[in-house]
Amino acid sequence: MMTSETRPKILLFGAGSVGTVYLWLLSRVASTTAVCRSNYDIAKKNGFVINSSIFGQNIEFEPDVVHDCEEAVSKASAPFDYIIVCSKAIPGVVPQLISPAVTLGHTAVVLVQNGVGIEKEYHEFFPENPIISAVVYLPATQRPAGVIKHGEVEKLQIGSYPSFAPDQHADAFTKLIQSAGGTAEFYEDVQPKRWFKLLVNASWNPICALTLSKDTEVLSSSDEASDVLLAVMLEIRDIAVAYGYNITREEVEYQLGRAQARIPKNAGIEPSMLQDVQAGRRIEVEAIVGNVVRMGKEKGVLCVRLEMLYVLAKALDSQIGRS
Ligand SMILES: NC(=O)C1=CN([C@@H]2O[C@H](COP(=O)(O)OP(=O)(O)OC[C@H]3O[C@@H](n4cnc5c(N)ncnc54)[C@H](OP(=O)(O)O)[C@@H]3O)[C@@H](O)[C@H]2O)C=CC1
Ligand SMILES: CC(C)(CO)C(=O)C(=O)O
Repeated sequence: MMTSETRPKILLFGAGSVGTVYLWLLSRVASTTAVCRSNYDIAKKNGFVINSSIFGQNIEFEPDVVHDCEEAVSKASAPFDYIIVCSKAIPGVVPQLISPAVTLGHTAVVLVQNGVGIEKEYHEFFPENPIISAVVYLPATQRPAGVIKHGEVEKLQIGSYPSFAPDQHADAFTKLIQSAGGTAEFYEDVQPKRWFKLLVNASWNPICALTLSKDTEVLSSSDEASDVLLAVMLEIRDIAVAYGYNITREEVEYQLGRAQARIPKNAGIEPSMLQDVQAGRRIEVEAIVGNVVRMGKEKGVLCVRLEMLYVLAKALDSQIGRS
């Protein structure tokens, strides 16, 4: 049996909708601390409430709550084994912010975020620490602060970064999630899984964010919409293929078909980038669109639709930053 001394110590950076669900799951097998920002007061006073289609309604969760990583370290009796980064993937500042809680050569940095090319800055900042990359399927929202609503899917696809780095930490984290009752799959190279998910994120996220529409609303709004969505997804596919990640046209059509099938049920999805725009938050434009366009250009792949989405979403993000 695991005692409080033998349970892994986990720090969550980014106690939003996705991170809080995973921290709750992990609290069954690990000691858990959450770095909170806008939801600090409510989380400190009342904890979180999770309403999940999979795990149940009205789940009350009270992790240790701190303002920042310095405070987390000052209250910890031992180094953190894992720091889970589940803030939005906006490059530039997070490695520095988490560094007080990353013990050299010990703490594994786990990125549970959308996008591609997100790991490099962590690997460069923490060259002696394991970097674990996790693709996440978990539709969730936090409204109001402290109250998480989670839909009907929960899955992590996990691997080491870079993929040739030793596997043991990513494998151990996969097993930890499984032992907590979550769904986790280990991959020797998780990057193809990132690209497969990107088919949906690099297309739907900016399009829904720019149009303030759910995916089904975009599809129903014009006869041209389905073909344009397919063309955008095929550009993403072409870039993935140029990097050796094989995605077939059938897989692209399947991804588009999932949204088309939800039209009669009026069951549209609001991607996280749309939720961010609605809440006036900066968007993950570089991780989800900009990096893809740059990688496409490096290989000479034509991606004019995606580039247009990047320019528009980048301007929207800059405008949010000014307001
Ligand atoms: N939500 C979803 O349905 C899905 C999301 N994803 C991906 O998962 C990742 C997390 O998304 P999600 O949970 O929706 O994100 P949220 O926006 O819900 O949560 C992010 C959290 O990080 C916090 N944060 C950001 N910067 C800091 C900081 N400097 N110090 C402390 N806290 C900080 C935010 O605090 P504050 O409130 O103060 O801004 C917020 O609580 C993203 O990469 C997203 O694309 C993937 C699949 C589905
Ligand atoms: C797949 C999807 C759309 C699930 O909500 C997502 O990853 C996101 O919202 O960013």
